[in-house]
Amino acid sequence: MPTDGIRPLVAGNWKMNGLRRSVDTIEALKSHAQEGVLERIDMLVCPPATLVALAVKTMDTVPIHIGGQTCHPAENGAHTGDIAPEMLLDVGASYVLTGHSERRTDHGETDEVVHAQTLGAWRAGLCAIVCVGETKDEREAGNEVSVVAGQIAGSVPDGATAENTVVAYEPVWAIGTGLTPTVDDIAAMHDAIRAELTNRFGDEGAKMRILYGGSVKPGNAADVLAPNNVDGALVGGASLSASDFMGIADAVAGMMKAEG
Ligand SMILES: O=C(CO)COP(=O)(O)O
Repeated sequence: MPTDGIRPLVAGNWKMNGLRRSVDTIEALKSHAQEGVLERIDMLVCPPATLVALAVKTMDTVPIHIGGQTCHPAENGAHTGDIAPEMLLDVGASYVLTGHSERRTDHGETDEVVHAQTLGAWRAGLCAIVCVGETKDEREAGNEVSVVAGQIAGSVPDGATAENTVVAYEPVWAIGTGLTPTVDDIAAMHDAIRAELTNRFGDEGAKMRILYGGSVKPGNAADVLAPNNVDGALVGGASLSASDFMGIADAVAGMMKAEG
């Protein structure tokens, strides 16, 4: 349940999926979104880098945001294959994910790297969605809260505000597996993250959006997003289908409506 006074965000991470024809999905999102959902929530799509410019062009009449999935900390330079935050901004992106667990695993991105990427994102004027989450072993050992608190301490730089930063809690074992934590576990983790953020960033931390990610589907969205301090979702697989993604967005928008 989104925190009082916080505008929820439903974000889709397409990961390494999508060709130019995937713009059909964006067209479908666009027409559905025109029916009013954006009055209550923000929406974001993070396609692969090759599609960011095309996605921005396709969304031009509808304020669904477009973002990148990662960025290099630097503005430019000899970094073959990397993409600077300024390049994402240049083609119309407004957000970028940093520290997704797949980047941490596949590319060895440490908290230190994620911290530098986040600073780069801010320098360019992008909002960073800093991703954190424990592995199955860490949860089984009962260390999930300390692991996530450590990732936040290491990955989120001083100077984070509700405007320039979103935190996404994605338990690694829930990503792409169909498994989700219990509602009580989600509630406990999001309360702990809120406490960390408020402790460190005061009022800004109290207003920062905290998303849940990991096997969110239209059928479970209302349940997994029900606890306090869950201010939206970061959706992987289900964001590849316009109808599934809109189903999740509608569920979140419905909560706002129910709240009045
Ligand atoms: O990693 C995720 C979003 O960043 C979650 O992926 P799934 O929704 O496919 O579990």
